[in-house]
Parts: sequence; structure tokens; C-alpha cells
Amino acid sequence: MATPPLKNNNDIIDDESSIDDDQEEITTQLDLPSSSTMDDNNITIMQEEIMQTERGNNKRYIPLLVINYVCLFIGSVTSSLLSKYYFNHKGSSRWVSTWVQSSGFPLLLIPITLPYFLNLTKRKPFTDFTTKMVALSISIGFMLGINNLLFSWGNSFLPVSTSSLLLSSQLVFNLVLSIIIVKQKLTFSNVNCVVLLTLSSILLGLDSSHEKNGTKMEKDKYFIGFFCTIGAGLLFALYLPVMELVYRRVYCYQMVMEMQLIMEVAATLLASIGMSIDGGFSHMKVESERVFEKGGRIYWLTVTANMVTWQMCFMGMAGMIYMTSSLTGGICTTALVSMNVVGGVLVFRDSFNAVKAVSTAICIWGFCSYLYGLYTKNSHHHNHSSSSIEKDKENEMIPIINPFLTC
Ligand SMILES: Nc1nc2[nH]cnc2c(=O)[nH]1
Repeated sequence: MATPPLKNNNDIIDDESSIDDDQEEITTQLDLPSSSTMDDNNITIMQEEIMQTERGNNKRYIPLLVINYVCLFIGSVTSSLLSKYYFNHKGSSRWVSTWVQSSGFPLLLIPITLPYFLNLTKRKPFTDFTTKMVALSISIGFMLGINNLLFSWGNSFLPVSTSSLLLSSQLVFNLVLSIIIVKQKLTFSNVNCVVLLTLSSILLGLDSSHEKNGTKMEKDKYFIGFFCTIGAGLLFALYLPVMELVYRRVYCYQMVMEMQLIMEVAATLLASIGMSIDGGFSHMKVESERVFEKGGRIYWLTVTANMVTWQMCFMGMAGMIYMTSSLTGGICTTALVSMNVVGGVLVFRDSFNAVKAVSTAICIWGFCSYLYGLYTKNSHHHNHSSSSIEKDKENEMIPIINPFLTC
């Protein structure tokens, strides 16, 4: 395909007034069907090169990455603390803790519509969606719903240390499935990090016996918790690379959030059906009026805050996967499991012994060395910027943002 000469990069990015024209022009250059999404098969080597050249100039990339990581961090740590607060004060519904993970989905309308109303984009929300993408989002949403259910059931039956020990397996599964599904390359940096984070979680898990809130756990409850957590880890490890694969078909951050919203609607539907069948909604009412130790007002505040923090967590996770890779998303999430333990120590005065200290240190070390590995690899990549697509694929910081189509 003959590709028309490109405009100067800065012209394209800085000149907001010409974005519309640019988009139209580049849509033609990239041969992107105007009413459908970017498909891997539609991208020629030349088109990849055009996008690759522009990536370095995408000024929104780093701020957006930071915002997403901050959301993931705050969302993960606070949702874990709020869940603990809920269970500590006689909240007991597993369905409620499943439902709050996705039911805050309307909040995603903020990152979806804000750029449009702030005139940062001319793209109208929910345009360029194909039936296939909606169907994919709904299917992945059901998978997420089952993961949420298993995750909260596992957490409710097991002590934090045991569930973090079991969840450590998700990172290894994530690495293996990323290699299979998205052809993730094995590097010293990512293998080293997976080993260190897994070691950190194992240490955390070995730190306590199978006791929850000071009482010896019944064997059957332990096994339910065990299988739910392993199942959640496996599903989550599959969910991340599948998301990465799907995100390769979208061309801007807003679309990622829109897909996330559809997924969360599907997950909420699943949780709501389960909750209705099991009397979860009436249980919520009874809990708030008679059971929760801190009273009804604090109960609803806890539930609402948990809905908000879970959305921050999922929004950050989706953004991380889109802007980096599923493995980086998995590493960031798993590193936060250890940070949740530190949160428990700071907020609930949980005991902090030498084993937890060593585990936290290993986690921080593994995570920082991974970030450093990404940083050096990325700067090497920029210094030796070439047209090779293979080279880009080796890089785990893959900003799939097409700046011409940044919306
Ligand atoms: N299975 C699983 N589900 C999650 N949902 C949010 N974080 C996690 C996680 O670390 N594992």
C-alpha cells in the first residue's frame, strides 16, 4: 500500500485544532475502517512503523500511566482494608463483597466522558464498537464475575496470609499464560521479579497457621477457601493476557474504559442474579439495620466506598494492561497483595514480625528491580529506535496508543 508522507510529529500532536483533519487523514493512511476498530490483521508493517515513530511523542502516555498506577494502588489497598473493616464489624455476606467489586461501574463514565467534555478528544464515547467486541467484552465480563465470586469467597474463608500464599501462584500462571497467549518474552527482569514476588507471598503465607480471627478453622471451610482462591488465581491469570489480546484491537484509552464498563455490567449482572437467588439484597438490609456493629450509616458508607475503590482498582488495572502488558499488570497487582498486609498493620494494628518485614522487603526489591529493568530496556529501546516491529514486541512497555487517533 502506498503511504502518503507524514506530517511533522509535533505539528500533529500540538496542533489541537487540526486533530479532526489529522484523524481523518491518518485513518486513511492506516487503512482503518472508519466504523470499525483497529484489527491486528489490518495493520501493515508500514502502518506499525508510523505508529511506532509517533509513540515516543505521545505526551499523554506517562501522565496517564501514572494516574492508572495510582488508581490501582489506592484502589487495591483501600478496597482490601474496607473489606476487612466490613468483615471485622460483623458484616458476613460473601455476595455483598462480590457485588461491590463490579457494581460501581457507572463511575467509569467519568474517564469515558470527561475527555470528550473537556475537548481533549473529538471522538464521541462508544463509537467504533463492533458487535464482536461487545460480545467479547460481555464474555470476559462473565469470567471476571466468576473470578470476583471466587476471590471474595476464598478471602472470606481464609486468613490474609493463607490467601496471599495461594494467590502467589497467580503470577506464575500469569507468566505462563502470557507466554502462550500474547507471546510474552522471557527476560531476566520479569523472571527475577516473578520469583521474588512469589517468594514474598510464600513467606507471608508460611507465617501463620490455618486460623482465622483466632479460631481454628473447620477443615471443609479451609478446603472451600483453598479451591476458591486457587480457582480465582487461575482465572485472573487467564483474564489478564486475554484482556491484552483484546486491547490490541482498540485504538485509544477511552475504548479500553468503555470495554471495561461493559465487562463490569456483565459481572454485576452475574453477581446480582446470585445475590437475588440467595437473598443477598435482603441480607444487606438486615445487616445494615441490625447486624453491623457500626450502625446503618457507616454500613452504607463502607459499601459505597468499597464500590468506588474497586472501580479505581479495575480502572487502573485495565489501563496498566493497555499501556504496558498483562504481565506488568499482574506483577503490579500481585505486589500490592503484600502492600495490603502492610496496610493491615498500619490501619488495623495487625502484628508485624520479622517474617512479614522480610517478605515486604523482598516484594519491594522484586518490584523495584522490575521497574528498573523496564526503565533501562525502554531507554535502550528509544536510544536505538529502529523500524523493527519485533524489537517493539520484545518491549514490555508497549504504549499501544496510536497518537494520530488518540482520543
Ligand atoms: N483472582 C484475583 N482477583 C483479583 N481481583 C482484584 N485483585 C485480584 C487478584 O489479585 N486476584
